[in-house]
Amino acid sequence: MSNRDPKIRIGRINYTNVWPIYYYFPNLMQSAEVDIIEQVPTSLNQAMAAGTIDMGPISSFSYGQYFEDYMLFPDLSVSSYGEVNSILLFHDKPLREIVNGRIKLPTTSASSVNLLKIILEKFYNGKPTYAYANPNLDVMMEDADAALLIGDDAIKESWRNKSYMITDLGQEWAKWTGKWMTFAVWAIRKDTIRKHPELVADIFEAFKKSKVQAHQEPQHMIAEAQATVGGTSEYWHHYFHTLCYDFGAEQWEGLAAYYQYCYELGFLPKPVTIGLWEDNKVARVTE
Ligand SMILES: C=C(O[C@@H]1C=C(C(=O)O)C=C[C@H]1O)C(=O)O
Repeated sequence: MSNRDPKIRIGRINYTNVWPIYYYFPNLMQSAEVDIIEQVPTSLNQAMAAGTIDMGPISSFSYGQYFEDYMLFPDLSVSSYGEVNSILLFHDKPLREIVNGRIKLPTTSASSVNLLKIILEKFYNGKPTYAYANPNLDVMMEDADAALLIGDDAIKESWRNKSYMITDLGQEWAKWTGKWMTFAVWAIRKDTIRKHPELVADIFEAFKKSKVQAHQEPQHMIAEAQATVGGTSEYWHHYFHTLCYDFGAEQWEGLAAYYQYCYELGFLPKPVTIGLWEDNKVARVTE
């Protein structure tokens, strides 16, 4: 999709994790009124905040920063209960021994970076030092005790890895809280909802249909993931089934707990109110 004068510019995370939501979307939404812009999560977060894209998946942390300007689509997210498989901390000593160590964070992430800080500082009472770096594990680990990777960078390193211990942050979060974790949410700028309410509703329907279809007919998507990223068909079946693309009461509760910790630890300046977009209730978007 590349339209020159779209009414709505939709973001897309350039990782495999969002494929189910987009895989059948172009067939379902053949419209010259939308365009898709593919970037790493932190670039999408910035573009949404600047208004150079109008909607799409962003880091759930970024929604916490700008929640007054956005609404969230219900039924769409990238979440997990326990293992997520693509948000991984690589370390050479057991986790308890590195909680005061030097941690490298990927420039691509916002949610997982703050999730890691909650885990190390709140749950393990650690006081690590952090530095941001490009997501390249060998370079990151040259002067660090642990390095975080997300998305396809994490997946590929988990296949290659022979030397590091790996901690899955979805598993750690569930272990300490017993809750779901939502890493990405589908946000829409409130001004876009006001300007194009029908188009927003059509896009929502197409995303939801793609999600259902990708769940029912995953084989093409999985073959494409194997061809472009690598891995086995079993790996991708497991990956897409372990991730959850819904945003219901359980995911909401987990995300609210995450925001509460972020606020308590000073990562977010104020408590977050999660606001859901509702079709035909455009009048409610008044602020
Ligand atoms: C499951 C993932 O969720 C993501 C993690 C994000 C973050 O840490 O900011 C943002 C969007 C998602 O891509 C992943 O990247 O593998």
